Amino acid sequence: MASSEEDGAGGGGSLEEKEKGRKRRLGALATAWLIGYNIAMTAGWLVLAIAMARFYMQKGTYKGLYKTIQKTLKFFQTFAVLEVVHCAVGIVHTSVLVTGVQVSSRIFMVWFITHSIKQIQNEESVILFLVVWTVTEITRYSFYTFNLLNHLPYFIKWARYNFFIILYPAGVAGELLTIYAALPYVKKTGIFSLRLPNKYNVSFDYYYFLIIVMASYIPLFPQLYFHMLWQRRKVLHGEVIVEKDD
Ligand SMILES: CCCCCCCCCCCCC/C=C/C(=O)SCCNC(=O)CCNC(=O)[C@H](O)C(C)(C)COP(=O)(O)OP(=O)(O)OC[C@H]1O[C@@H](n2cnc3c(N)ncnc32)[C@H](O)[C@@H]1OP(=O)(O)O
Repeated sequence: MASSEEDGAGGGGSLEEKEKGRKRRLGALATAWLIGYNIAMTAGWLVLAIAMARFYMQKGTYKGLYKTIQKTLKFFQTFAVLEVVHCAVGIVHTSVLVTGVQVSSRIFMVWFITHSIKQIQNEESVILFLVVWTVTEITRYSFYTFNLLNHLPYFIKWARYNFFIILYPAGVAGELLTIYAALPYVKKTGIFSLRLPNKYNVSFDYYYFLIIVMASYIPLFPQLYFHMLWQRRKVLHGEVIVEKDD
């Protein structure tokens, strides 16, 4: 698309100059915000990593670990909602849908599974996804930070686009096993379920909803994984992927 700047056809340059200046300021502001955001997120997940390592070294067990770190986890994972906002307002050029699925599945795990169903907080699968998320996020946010500062060490770039090959399936396994472990408690307690008769005349069974969520990983996860494989090819091997129109 040719802009009027490129056309250079008169048009009283001052208006165009003002528009260019406004875009530059917005660009600088957005970059500054993203640098701050990514530094805060890297720091948050580092705090979480240190807290988990300290807990395990002091107690020699992972039992009780979730309870100790839950506040930090909830805060920083919930804060990641801003990533969807970043895409939606266009300061980050990536898919709102892909980011939305990723972020909502994490928030769902944190608030509607691990926070709400206390009996599963000491499951090994919880520790599995916690460790995997933590490694992923420290790598990912430090990658964005250094990239924005134009000083990206190659090993961070390499880690960002290689670790996920193992970590993504491992994280998904941790999440699915955790939801699976929650099912008996959900059935027993009827948590988040709405039974008939009630004044709204609506019924909702959280148990079956969780089964649907688990099943939805089958079509959704490969799409996220292939998205990352495409990103990897583009960034590490400089391949340009041309999308078909139809
Ligand atoms: C109601 C219930 C709903 C439940 C739904 C259930 C279904 C769920 C199914 C799937 C479940 C998945 C579960 C996930 C588990 C895990 O996370 S396990 C741990 C392993 N995880 C990973 O490795 C995560 C990998 N995923 C991601 O990194 C992201 O989530 C992503 C959205 C897939 C990343 O994609 P994208 O942003 O497109 O890739 P990048 O290459 O990183 O970035 C593209 C460009 O965007 C820029 N950018 C992005 N974010 C930022 C930022 N914060 N700051 C600055 N810049 C950013 C980036 O620099 C790139 O820009 P260019 O360089 O210009 O291309």
